[in-house]
Amino acid sequence: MEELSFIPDIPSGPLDAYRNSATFNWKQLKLSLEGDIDLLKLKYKIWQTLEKDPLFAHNTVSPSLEEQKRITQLQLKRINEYKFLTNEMFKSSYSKRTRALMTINEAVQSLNPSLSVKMAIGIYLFSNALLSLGTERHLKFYEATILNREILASFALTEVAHGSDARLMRTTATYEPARREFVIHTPDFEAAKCWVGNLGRTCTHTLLFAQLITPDGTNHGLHGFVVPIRNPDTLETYPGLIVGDMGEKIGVNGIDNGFIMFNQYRIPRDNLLNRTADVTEDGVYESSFSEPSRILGAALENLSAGRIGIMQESCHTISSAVAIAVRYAATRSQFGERDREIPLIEYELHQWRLFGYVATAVVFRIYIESFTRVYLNIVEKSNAGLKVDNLSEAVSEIHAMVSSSKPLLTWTVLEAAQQCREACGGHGYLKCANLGDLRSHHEATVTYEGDNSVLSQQAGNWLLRQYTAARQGNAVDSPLGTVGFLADGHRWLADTFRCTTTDQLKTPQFITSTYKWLLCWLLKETQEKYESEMSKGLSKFQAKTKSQVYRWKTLTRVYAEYLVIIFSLESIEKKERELQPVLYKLFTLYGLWSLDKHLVELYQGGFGSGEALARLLRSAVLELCGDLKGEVVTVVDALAPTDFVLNSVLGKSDGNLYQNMQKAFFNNPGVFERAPWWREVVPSSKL
Ligand SMILES: Cc1cc2nc3c(=O)[nH]c(=O)nc-3n(C[C@H](O)[C@H](O)[C@H](O)COP(=O)(O)OP(=O)(O)OC[C@H]3O[C@@H](n4cnc5c(N)ncnc54)[C@H](O)[C@@H]3O)c2cc1C
Repeated sequence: MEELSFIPDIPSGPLDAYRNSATFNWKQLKLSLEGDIDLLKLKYKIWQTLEKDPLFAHNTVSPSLEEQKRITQLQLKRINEYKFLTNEMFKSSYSKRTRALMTINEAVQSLNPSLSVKMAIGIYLFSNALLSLGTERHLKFYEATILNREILASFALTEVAHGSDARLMRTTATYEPARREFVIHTPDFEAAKCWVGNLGRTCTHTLLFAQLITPDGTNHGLHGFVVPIRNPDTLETYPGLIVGDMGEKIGVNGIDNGFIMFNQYRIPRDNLLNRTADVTEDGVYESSFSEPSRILGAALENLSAGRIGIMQESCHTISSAVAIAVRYAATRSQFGERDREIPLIEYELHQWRLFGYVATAVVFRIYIESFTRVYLNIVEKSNAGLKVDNLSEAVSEIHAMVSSSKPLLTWTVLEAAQQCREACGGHGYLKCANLGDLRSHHEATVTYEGDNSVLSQQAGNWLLRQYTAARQGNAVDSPLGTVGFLADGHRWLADTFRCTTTDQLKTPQFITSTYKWLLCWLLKETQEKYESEMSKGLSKFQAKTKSQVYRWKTLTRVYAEYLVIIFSLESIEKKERELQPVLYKLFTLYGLWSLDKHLVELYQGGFGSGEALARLLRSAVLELCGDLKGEVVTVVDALAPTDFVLNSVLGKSDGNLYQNMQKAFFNNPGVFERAPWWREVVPSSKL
C-alpha cells in the first residue's frame, strides 16, 4: 500500500464502535476514490494551508452581503499568491494540468463555493475558452489570466429575456471596417446581459456572446468576444457601460453576479475569438462552418469542462452531506426497548433514507473520476493534432453524456442534501451543522451552465438519433461505447424478469442488463410518442415538446444512471482486492436503489409482471442497507474532507456530538448577554 501518512489520522471516540466493524482501510478507500496520490496530496496541502490562514476562518454568523463579496475576492487574491499550481504542473501535459486545476477547484469549493465559482469562471473557463475558441492573437489574454492573474474574467451569455434559448439573444457586435472595430450594443433592458458571475463588482474582462453583424447588415449569429470592462488598477468601469450587481441571492453570495448594458461600446477587431470564424479587415465574414448554429455549438461545447467541474464539486457536496448525517446517525440515539436507546443508524428507515445516498456519493465519485480521464484524453489528443478515431462522433457522444449527467448528479445531490438535513432533525437546521449552506450553495448548479431540464433534452436528441440508426440497421455512432448495445435492441427488449431470490438481483449483471432493457424500452416509447404526434400534423418542435413528460425526460435520466453504472463498474473491477467487497455492495445498492424508482416503467413495459420484481428488488435494497451498517461510518471517513473543511458541529470525526454542540452554543457571539435592544421591548413604565 502507498504511504498515506500525509492523511491525518482520525481521533478515537464514540464512532469507533462502528469503525471497528469495517472490512477495509478508510485511507486506502480515500486514495482509491481520488484516483491519484499526487492529487490527493495537493488537496490536503491546500486544506492544511488554508486552515492556518485567518482569511479562511469560518464565521459563526453570516457576514453582510458586501463583506461576503469582499472576503471571497480577497481569498482569490490569496489563492493566487499561494501558487498551488506549480510551474511544473503548468508545464505538464494538458490533461495533467487540467486535473491539477480541477483538484484545486474542488479543494477550494468544499471550503467556500463562491470562491470556486469565482475562480472557475474568472480564470479557468475564460482561459479554456481562449485556447479553444481563440488563436495566437489571444495568447496575451491567456497568459495574463492563468499565469500572471492580472485578468479576472466573466462569462456573459444570459440576457434578461433569454437564457436557455441562446440563439435569440439580442446583444449585437457590428463590425466597422473604417476603424477596424466591433461596436457592441444593447438595444434595451431585455437584452442586458445578466447573472454574469464576477461582473457585478470585480471582473476586468468579459467573454461576451453577441450577434456578429457585418457591414452588409448580415447577422452571422452568436460569437465570442473578449471585452474589457474595468480598469484593473482602479476597478472603475469604462465609459459606455452600465454595469451593476444583481443584489442578494439565495446562495453563493460571495459571487458578484451582475448585469451590463453596452452603449455603442467599441472593441478592437482582434478581440473576436476567431478559431471557427473571422471577419477580414474589410468586413468579409469567413467561417469553417456553413451553419451558424454549428458555430454556436462549437463555442458552447467549451462549457463541457465547466459542467464536468460542476459534477466534481457536486461529488464533494454529497460526500460532506452524507458524512455529517451518517456520523450524526451513529452518535445520536432515540427510542429503544426497555429504556435502552439505540443510535439512529440502527433503524432500517434511517438506513434506507441515508445509505442510498452514501452509495451514490461513492459511485458518482468513481464515475466522474473515470469520465474526466476519458474526456481529457480525447481533448488532449485532439488539441495536439493527433488522430482521434471518429472525433466528431465522440464529441457528440460526450456532449450527450455531459448533458444528461450534469442534471442527474446535481439533482441527486440536491435531494441528498435535503434528506441529510432532515435526517439530522432540528439540529440539522442549525447553521453550524453546515447542511443548510451545503444545500443552498449547491442549489444554483441545477440551473447554471445549462438549466437541467433543457440540457437533458439535448442528450435525448442524440439518443434518439442512435436509436433510429439502429432500427434502420445502420451503425450506432457511439465511439465511447455507451449505447453500442442498441444494435441488439430487440434482443434486450425481449428480456423479462426471472429472478426468484434477492441474491440474483444483487449482481452487476442483473443491474446492467435491466438498465439496457429500460433504455431500449424508453427509447421505443419516446420515439413512438414523437412519431404519433408528428402523424397528427404537429411540427418537429411541437412533437418534441409533447414527448417530454414520462418519456424524453425519464429516458435521459436513465441514460445518465446507466453511464454511472457502466463507468463505475469498470473502475471497481480494477480496484484493489481489499476494497472490492465494500465497493461492490455500494455499487449494487446504488443500482437497485435507482432501479426502484423506475418500477413503473419496468412493469408498464412488461419487464416484470407479477409482484416478485417489486418485492425482491425492495427486499434486496433493505438487505444491502443492513449489510452496509457496519461499513458506512468508515465509508464516510473516506468521503469526508478534514474537520476544518467539513465545518459541521454535527459531523466532526471525533464523534463527540454533545461536547461539540456545547462548545458551539457557548461560543455564539453574545450568547449569554442580555439582548442589546431590551429597553425597546420591556414595558416603558419599568424603565
Ligand atoms: C447563481 C447563478 C449564476 C449564473 N452565472 C452565469 C454566468 O456567469 N453567465 C451567464 O451567462 N449566465 C449565468 N447564469 C444564468 C444561467 O445560465 C441561466 O439562468 C440558465 O441558463 C437558465 O436560463 P434562464 O434563467 O433564462 O431560464 P429559462 O430558459 O427562462 O428557463 C426557465 C424554466 O423554463 C424551463 N424551460 C425552458 N425552456 C423549456 C423548454 N423548451 N421545454 C420545457 N421547459 C423549458 C427551464 O427548464 C426552466 O425551469 C447564472 C445563473 C445562476 C442562478
